[in-house]
Amino acid sequence: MIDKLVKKIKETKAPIVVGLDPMLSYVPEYIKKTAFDEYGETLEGAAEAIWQYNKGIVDAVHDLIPAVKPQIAMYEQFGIEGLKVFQKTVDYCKSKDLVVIADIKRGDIGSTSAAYAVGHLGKVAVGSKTYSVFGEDFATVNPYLGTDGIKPFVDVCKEEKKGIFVLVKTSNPSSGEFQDRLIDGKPLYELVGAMVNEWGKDTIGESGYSSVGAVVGATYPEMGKVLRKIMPKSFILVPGYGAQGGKAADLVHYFNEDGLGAIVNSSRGIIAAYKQEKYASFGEANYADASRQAVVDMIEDINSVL
Ligand SMILES: O=c1ccn([C@@H]2O[C@H](COP(=O)(O)O)[C@@H](O)[C@H]2O)c(=O)[nH]1
Repeated sequence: MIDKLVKKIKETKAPIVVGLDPMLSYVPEYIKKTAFDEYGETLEGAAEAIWQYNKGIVDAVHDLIPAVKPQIAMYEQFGIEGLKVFQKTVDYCKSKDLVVIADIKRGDIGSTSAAYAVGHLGKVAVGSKTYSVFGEDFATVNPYLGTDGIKPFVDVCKEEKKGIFVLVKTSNPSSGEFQDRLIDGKPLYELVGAMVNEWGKDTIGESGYSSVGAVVGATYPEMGKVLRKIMPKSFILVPGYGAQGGKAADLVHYFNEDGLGAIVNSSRGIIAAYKQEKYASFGEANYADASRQAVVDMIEDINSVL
């Protein structure tokens, strides 16, 4: 799957990923009204509203981008109805040939990680049959439990040609509380970065990149520069651009000299673009066109520094 991601980035000339993090407050009133008229102000109604909203955005941007990153929390908050929409969104994006990076941030003891890996990236066995369940292409993984928690994901990645992005240095303000702690003189994120390099070394694809990537926030560019060197074969998924303050100029060192090696995420900045002053003229009715323009602008912005 890493090779497909690289191929699609080259085809679209867009090292970006659109984060599908729908909140009801972003959904235009006319979409909510239709959904609530049919299902009432229920979890089902909310789920229908976010599905219609997502579909509008995916229809408007799919030809411009290589990948999407649905954030499972935004769906889980609506329970089973929300998870059904998560699944519908994954399936719809795949039908548009988009690479789907599921932001699920899982990781546990080995046996439990194996179940997460099977459910999201692999196939579950039921008697003599096997089923692909959520069927995403990549998943984000929390490394806090160590190799036991990561290895089942790597095994499934090898079997199914899927991929993971391991949290190395996250974009949030308090990420340093643990991640920057010095251990034998080195910050923890550097040690995790070295482990990412190790975990991925048997998974290098034809593109030269490994199936084990890393999450490094756009909000810590100096650390991104160091981590790029520690994990030369790992793709870096870069959240924090846009709504969290990360700027394109800060991201140049997240990329390798081949112009590849990183994919920059923006969620609110794209899906709720119509709420920003810059795109307000589109209006609520044309929210998806506003998202398309925000994608065009983001691609230009990121490419201007590469
Ligand atoms: O370090 C991290 C890891 C993950 N995220 C996720 O990315 C998006 C960012 O959304 P924006 O609206 O573009 O800020 C969201 O799903 C986070 O959970 C992150 O921000 N930082």
